[in-house]
Amino acid sequence: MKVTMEVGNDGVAVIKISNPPVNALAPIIIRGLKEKYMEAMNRDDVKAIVVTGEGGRFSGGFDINVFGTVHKSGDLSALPSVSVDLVVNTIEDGKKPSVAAIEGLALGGGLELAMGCHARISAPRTQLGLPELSLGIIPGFGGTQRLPRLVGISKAVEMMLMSKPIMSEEGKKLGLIDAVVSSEELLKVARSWALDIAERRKPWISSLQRTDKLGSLSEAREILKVARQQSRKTAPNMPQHQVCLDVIEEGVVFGGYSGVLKEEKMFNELVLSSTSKGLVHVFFAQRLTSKVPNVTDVGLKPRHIKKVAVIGGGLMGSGIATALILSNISVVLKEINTDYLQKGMKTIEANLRSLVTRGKMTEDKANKAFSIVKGVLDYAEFKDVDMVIEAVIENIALKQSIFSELEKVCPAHCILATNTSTIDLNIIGDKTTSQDRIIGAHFFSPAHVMPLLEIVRTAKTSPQVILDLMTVGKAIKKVPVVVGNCTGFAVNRTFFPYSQGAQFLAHLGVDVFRIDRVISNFGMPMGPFQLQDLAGYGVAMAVGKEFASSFADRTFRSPLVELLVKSGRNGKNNGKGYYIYEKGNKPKPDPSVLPIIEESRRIAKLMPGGKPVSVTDQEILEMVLFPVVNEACRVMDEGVVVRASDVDIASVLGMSFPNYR
Ligand SMILES: C[C@H](O)CC(=O)SCCNC(=O)CCNC(=O)[C@H](O)C(C)(C)COP(=O)(O)OP(=O)(O)OC[C@H]1O[C@@H](n2cnc3c(N)ncnc32)[C@H](O)[C@@H]1OP(=O)(O)O
Repeated sequence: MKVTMEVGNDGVAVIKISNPPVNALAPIIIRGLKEKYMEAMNRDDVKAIVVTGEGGRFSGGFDINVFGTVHKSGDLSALPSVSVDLVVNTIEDGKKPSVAAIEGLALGGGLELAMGCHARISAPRTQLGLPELSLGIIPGFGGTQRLPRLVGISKAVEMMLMSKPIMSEEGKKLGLIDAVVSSEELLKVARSWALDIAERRKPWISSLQRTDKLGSLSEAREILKVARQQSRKTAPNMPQHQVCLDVIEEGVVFGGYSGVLKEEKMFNELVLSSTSKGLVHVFFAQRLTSKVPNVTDVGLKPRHIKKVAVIGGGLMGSGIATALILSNISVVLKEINTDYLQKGMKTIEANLRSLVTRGKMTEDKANKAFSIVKGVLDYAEFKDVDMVIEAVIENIALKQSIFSELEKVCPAHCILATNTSTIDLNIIGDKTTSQDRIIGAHFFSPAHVMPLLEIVRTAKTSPQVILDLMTVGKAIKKVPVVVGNCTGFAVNRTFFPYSQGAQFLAHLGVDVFRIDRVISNFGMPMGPFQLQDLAGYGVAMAVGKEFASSFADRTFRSPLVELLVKSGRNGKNNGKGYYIYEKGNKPKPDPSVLPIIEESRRIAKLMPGGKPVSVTDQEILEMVLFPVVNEACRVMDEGVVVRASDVDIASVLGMSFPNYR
């Protein structure tokens, strides 16, 4: 971790940040920048300054570890003073001009440092962005002020609120970047640009002083008003969005410097918020999932997986096949008859089409992807596959016979994975002698969209096989979390009590729609009853049975789902559940479900004295989520996960548990 400075014969000092892998601006780097800048300003042989990053990356921003330290101690003094002291006073208002030579990425504090310079030269395809809101904070080195001044308020708001980076080519069009040049020429162009500014052949521009892109006050206020309304809907529990807009407005109304001061004040408040604690935790926790003791730290190298067979072309199988071909892994999709096979292939095609329609992929790429999946009805193609993922219905005998067949038809190195969500892997592999190659690849529906891949290992699964599946998972842009073999594995097991708690409350007399409202206001994408509608009651009953037999001591056998099925309801599938589903409309609570719930309450006899209990919203939340926390503790206690934070990531990515909580 260091900052170096070299002064050339041309009179340009090149200050270089070196803190691999992303040149994060750790406090020691910030001190180094200040020292080198002071030296450059004081040396007579320096006319201009270029600031850059070592190793092809400008900077990934302020060192996020420092937020972790502040969260633990509650003490803000660990945050260095950068915004005014370094960026405004030393760089932007310095007596010598600075040019940022940017390559790879300039994110957060990295881009803010570059915006404090008097020009920015970038290599092609460089990521530029201010993703601070995704960490529960706002930009804190003046980004809320300089970005709107360089690209206009509308674009700046979009980039900050969505934490979405742009590429340097777009940055050039917007005015964030002054020139895009090849990596080889980057330093040369930046040096001469800096000299041109020093010698007044190019303008000496302080971003903070600019107003030309801000538009009129009324225009600015209108953009901010619309953004506030949208954020209230899209990010209702996240204070940083409204704060960011307020801080931008401060600068528009009272000038950039006032904006910088307000930004600093609000930044310090947000750093201590529970939102920031949650989001920073998730940032590191997600990266930790790729470190699995005795798997990733024992010198193993992942083997190359070129061809994968997927057995079963249903919803899961076709989704898994889609995810694989999208990342250029050839797939053989096996079904038992032509009808099912055609259906599976059509689903894959439809998955790809929908990505094209939504502008997420080009037609050409979709066609290419579809060309590397082959539908088959027998095992002939299995002779050279590197991995099989079985995704047939949850039937033990069927899975057992498939796995003993696979052992015969696949090569000896082939990984034998199952997408089961409930069945014990030891039972599935019972009729084989390949237990070391058997592993769970538990995808979440829709498999080509949901980001989590729960990798289930048994005591016998070999570390090499685990590593290979983790590598495939990453290649297909999933976050693999390695878990142990138990009923429901980590996610379904932890969240089983979620619907249980909700059912229990409903039978104590609490309105199901109120329960759903409380839970979705907390931040889950929907409440437990709407989720049950979405999954279908067949799933609820099957899973319920499985858990009841494994965890009889903590299962509430609710009569409700059976009563619903008897009355002809099957949730979203047939448009009738707790809610009414009509095309194009949001689900509406169905009052005609209430008598069925009443009947269920009469059967369960849980209400004290036959009267509904009275509970607060907070109590509803705790009744539904505390049992989930308890189950997570059991999951940890039994060693199902490597570390507590793996359950957090699995919950966030598999259940869409709000990451800021
Ligand atoms: C005051 C300022 O306004 C506040 C800020 O600047 S807050 C920081 C804003 N910056 C960000 O949010 C960027 C965060 N980083 C990222 O999005 C991604 O890491 C990246 C796009 C830079 C690189 O992605 P990728 O190449 O996939 O590598 P990734 O695995 O994520 O990161 C590599 C390592 O760098 C670390 N890292 C990345 N950015 C970091 C940062 N800003 N601070 C500290 N560590 C960081 C990661 O934790 C990881 O460490 P590990 O190897 O020990 O797990």
